[in-house]
Parts: sequence; C-alpha cells; structure tokens
Amino acid sequence: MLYHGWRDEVKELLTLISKPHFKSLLRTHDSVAKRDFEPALPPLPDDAMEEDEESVKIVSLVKTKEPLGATIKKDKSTGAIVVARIMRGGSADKSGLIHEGDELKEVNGVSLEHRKPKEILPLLACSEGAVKFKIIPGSTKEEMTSCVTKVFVRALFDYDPTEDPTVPCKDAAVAFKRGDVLQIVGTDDDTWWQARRLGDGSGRAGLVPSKQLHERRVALQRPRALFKLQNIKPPGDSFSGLRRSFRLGRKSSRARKPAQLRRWSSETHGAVCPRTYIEVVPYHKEPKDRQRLIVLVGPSGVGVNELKRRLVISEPDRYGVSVPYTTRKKRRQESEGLDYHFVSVQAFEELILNHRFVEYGQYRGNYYGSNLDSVQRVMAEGKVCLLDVHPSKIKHVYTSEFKPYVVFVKPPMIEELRLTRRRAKFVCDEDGMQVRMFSEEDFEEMLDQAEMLDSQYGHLFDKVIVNGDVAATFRELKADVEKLDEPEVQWVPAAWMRSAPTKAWRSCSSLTGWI
Ligand SMILES: Nc1ncnc2c1ncn2[C@@H]1O[C@H](COP(=O)(O)OP(=O)(O)OP(=O)(O)O)[C@@H](O)[C@H]1O
Repeated sequence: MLYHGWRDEVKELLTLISKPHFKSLLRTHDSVAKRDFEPALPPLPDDAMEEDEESVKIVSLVKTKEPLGATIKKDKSTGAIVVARIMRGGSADKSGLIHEGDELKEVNGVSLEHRKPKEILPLLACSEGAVKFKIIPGSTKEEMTSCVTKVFVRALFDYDPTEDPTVPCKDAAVAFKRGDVLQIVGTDDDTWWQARRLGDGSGRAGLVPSKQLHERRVALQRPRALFKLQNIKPPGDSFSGLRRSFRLGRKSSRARKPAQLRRWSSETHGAVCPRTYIEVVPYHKEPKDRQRLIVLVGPSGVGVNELKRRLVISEPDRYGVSVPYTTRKKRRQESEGLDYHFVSVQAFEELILNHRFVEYGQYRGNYYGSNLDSVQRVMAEGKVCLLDVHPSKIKHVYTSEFKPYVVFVKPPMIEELRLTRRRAKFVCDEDGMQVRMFSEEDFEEMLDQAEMLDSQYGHLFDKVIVNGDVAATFRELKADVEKLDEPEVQWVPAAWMRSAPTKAWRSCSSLTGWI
C-alpha cells in the first residue's frame, strides 16, 4: 500500500494537491510567473542579428497571417527606404529588432535600392514565415524621446480609414465611431497617433488621425459653415431657446421660421470648436456616490416629456424631475414646488447674477428658468434627477458634481413617425394649454431639428435612443439608466475626476473649447 506508514497529515496533503483544481491552480501560477500566456514568437535563427563591417544588420522577423505592423516611406533627401512607424503590439514591435528610422536595404535578398514603397509592399505581402531584412539602424534618439502614453480618450467624431485618401496605410489604421473609447499608445508623430480601440479583441494598435490633424481638417471645412452663419442672429438667452420642461410648448412664431434659419439659430458655437478627442478615465460608481444626472435632449415633440413622465411614474422613489422657476403669477390649478417655484423678479435676477440657472429666458414679460438648486434638491434626496434642457446648456452641468449622462431622444424615420403618432396630440399654444394632432410639417420639422442637434451636439451624447414604439423606447431607456447603478466601469471625462489632465495628455494637446 502506497500510503503505508505515512502520517495522516502527509496523506491528506497528498490527496489535496492531487486534486485537479489544485493542479490547475499550480499550472496557472507557473504560466503567469513565466508569462508564457503572451503570444510566442518562434525562435530566432542564429543569424538573426549579424553585424557586418558597414554596420549593416541582418534582421529576421517571423511573419504570420497578420501584417508585420510597420509602415515604410522614402526619405526625400537620401532616397532611402526607411521604417516610418512601428505599430505597438504588432510582430515588428514585439521582436524589438526593427525600429522607426531604420533604413531598409534588402528584403529576403532583394535589394530595395531605387524602389518605391509601393513596389516593396508586395514583396512583404508574399512573404510567409521568416522575413530577412538587411537594415542600417537609424538614430536611437527618436526612441528616447518617444512618448508612449497610457491615455484613454473618447472619440468625438467618426473615422473610417477606407474613406481617407491621406492615411499612410489603410490596413494599419483603426476605424472608430463617435463615442468609442481609444487607448492612445503613441503620439510621436504630429499627424498620426497610434491607438487601440477598447473592446477590440486584437489588442493591435493602429493609426488614428492626431488631434492636430483632425482640427486642421475641420478648419478647412469651416469657411462653408461660417458662410451659412452670416445671416443668423447670435444665440442669446431669448425665450426661443428654452425647452418644454417649462411647459409652454412650441410657439407658432417659431414654427413659421424657415427651416434653414432654425437649423443654425439655436447655437453657433457648435460650428466653431472642432471636436476631436476628450480624455476619459474609468469611473466605478460606489454605493455612497450620488446618482448621475440624466439629461434628456431631443427635438420638440419627439417624446422627451412622455419618457420622463413614464420613468417617474414607474418608480417615483427613484426618479425625480427638477421643477422650473418662474416670475409669472401662479394659476389656480398650479401648486408651488410642483409645477413651478414662483419667485419675484428681484429674486430671479439675483439667481441669474449668482449663475444658478442652467437655462433661463423671458417670455411675455416673465422669466422662466431651470435652476441648479432644483437639480441639487432632487439629487440630495438620493433620486435620479431627470433634466430636460437645450444641449447648448449641458456645459453648465458638465461637472464632477452632476456627472451628467446625456440621452438623445431621436425620432424614427418619417414612415414610423406617421404610424406611431397617428393618435398623439402635442402642446401647440403659447401657454401650453391647447393641444392638436401632429401635421406632416411637424414631422419634417422634428426630423430637421434632430439632424441639427445630432450634428452640433452629438459629441455630448452618451446614448442615442430612437423613439418609435414608445413602450419599447421606455424599456430601453430604463434599462440603460439602471446600468449606471451597476459596478460596471463607466468612462467619464478625466476633468471630472481630477483637477488637471495627465502629464502625457497635456504634453500632447489640450482639450479646451471642445464643449
Ligand atoms: N413613441 C411615441 N409614440 C406615440 N406617441 C408618442 C410617442 N412619444 C411621444 N408621444 C406623444 O407625442 C406627444 C408629444 O410628446 P412630448 O410632449 O413628450 O414631446 P416633447 O419631446 O416633450 O416635446 P414638447 O416639448 O414640444 O412637448 C405626446 O402626446 C406624447 O404622448
């Protein structure tokens, strides 16, 4: 008998460490200690780094199905073919044998002299397995100054390399959509940064337009936008900017304005600041943290109030709305603190001077406004505060205190609008007392406004929700808002979580003026 004569403790220990779970644990420990979970490159041939008398090196890289992860260019002054970029995480980068600035002399014995980069690429594409390069190492100075960052940004624009004729190598570029989070891993180049898209399993970094490049591109398009703006009155605090949360509904004078004018009159500032990237950091909501402010935006009549109402009715203890302030007289059916906070003109103006309004304006000689205190009161009760303002005013609550989560309520295609709103009525008189059915013109205006809001303020939206079937939209909105309470990571502007941007990001660019 194997265990014969052994002490009980020894027998027990042997039984324990023979269990499959324990064996797996030890195997995992060994793997992690050896780091052999990383992609393994086949062993290098013996002559991988021979140096000849002219300081030419023979470098052998192993090419898999993936590209080597490097781009090349012709040096204008010397005519030499040099390595322009090494993609972080690619085979070339992992080998550590080839660097940006290295001059390429030969590929697999084929001389590159007098060849153009586009003639060389097919040589590499055909190669399988080991690819032998003869190189003259470039200066190591560039490496020393290379700025590898661990900065995360949210893209504020869509980028599709297949539609970009200026990208140095389409295969080496990373496509992204507005709202995607990118990890910036290299900013050595002023024009093309290297980045990884979060959630992209490959882990490979690729080229993305730098902040400076995108700003230049937007600036080139700007003259057209400015031309359109010339006839437009600048935005102010006139009442036309105020939202339905003031329960005044749409105004006929506004409905008569030509669509082209409305498109630009709401806000000019959006056309002036180019949106590139915003630095973001992971935020894990702690149970003690206040609920984030939910800002609902959308074109008039799309259903923002309907969704707010449904949320509050569904869980009155969880959701609350901020009550607007006004200087107009209270009507018989209205209650203080429920429909409005009724205050004097003097009190209202003091609040304006103290910057207590997210949004305010005058209508028929009375002030109306959405007040920060009102929002804070709802949040202090531990509730999720629902706020409905024009997106140009979001900047007033874009702080760590409110951590706004912005939902854009978008109308569906016109056919679905017609179908779903057949029986719907909306507020149509100046005082919000009368209702009528939607007309074809109302639908067109709603779609037109939605397009304008999306193009001018889309970079501020955390979620876009299409309000076709109202019950389905409500369910989607509720589920999305509830996710904010879960321990899942949320990416929020870095400025909310600390007073200054990271050193790396600051050194690369600043984010002022994006909102
Ligand atoms: N998905 C939908 N299907 C059918 N009717 C809808 C839908 N969403 C909203 N409605 C109805 O459309 C009308 C306008 O909605 P709501 O008042 O919520 O619009 P709003 O976005 O707040 O705009 P406004 O500020 O102009 O009132 C209401 O009668 C509402 O019940």
